Amino acid sequence: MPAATVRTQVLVPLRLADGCTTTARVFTFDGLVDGREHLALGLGDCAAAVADRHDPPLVRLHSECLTGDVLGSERCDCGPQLAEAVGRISRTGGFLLYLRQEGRGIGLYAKLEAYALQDTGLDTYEANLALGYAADGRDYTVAAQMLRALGLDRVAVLTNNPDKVAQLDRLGIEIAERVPTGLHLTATNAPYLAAKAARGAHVLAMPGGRH
Ligand SMILES: Nc1nc2c(ncn2[C@@H]2O[C@H](COP(=O)(O)OP(=O)(O)OP(=O)(O)O)[C@@H](O)[C@H]2O)c(=O)[nH]1
Ligand SMILES: [Zn+2]
Repeated sequence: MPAATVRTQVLVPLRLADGCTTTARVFTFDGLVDGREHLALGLGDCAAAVADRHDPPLVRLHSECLTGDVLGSERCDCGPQLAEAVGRISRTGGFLLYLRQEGRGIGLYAKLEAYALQDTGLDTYEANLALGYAADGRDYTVAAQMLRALGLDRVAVLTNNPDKVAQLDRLGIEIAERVPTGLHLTATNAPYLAAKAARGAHVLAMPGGRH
């Protein structure tokens, strides 16, 4: 895996949903293997008891979702997951990697085409396959490069997706712990979450389910 380096670090003040104010250290990088503009946010100065500090640092690999993250779409759980991650990491200390992997890596237009297919009855993975894409083709090499550039080779990962943990481990990042994200279930996103649990091997405590 080629090394990446930190290109810029800039401070961005944030006001969280609960009113806590914090300052994110936003990092850009040179040398990321896919040439995309991925970001890392260093978080952790919201008032927190020393006991809340996570060691090793808590890290979230968040895949871009314009519809969920920006528009607040309820087709998925990305928006609440992003808010949860920023809030938790601001208290425990750690990093949020904002990965430009819109639509599980297939891009925004293709994701919207996949949504149109889902509206005819396919689930989220079947729709990707019907369009000629992998069900989930995300590669987390850039995330490992970013963590190394930040000096992090041992982390706790905030995710319900075992593939993120497995890939980082294969890429030489030591995973001390997988920390589950919350279950942000609504009537609207229930089919999406059910498919992630049943077909995507995500560890989700779906009501009445096996996971
Ligand atoms: N192709 C496709 N991508 C989707 C769909 N719904 C959400 N996404 C994308 O899926 C990505 C988020 O992946 P998820 O499977 O929800 O969750 P995850 O990141 O793998 O797992 P967690 O770490 O537990 O959140 C984002 O890039 C979204 O844009 C969909 O129906 N089709
Ligand atoms: Zn989403």
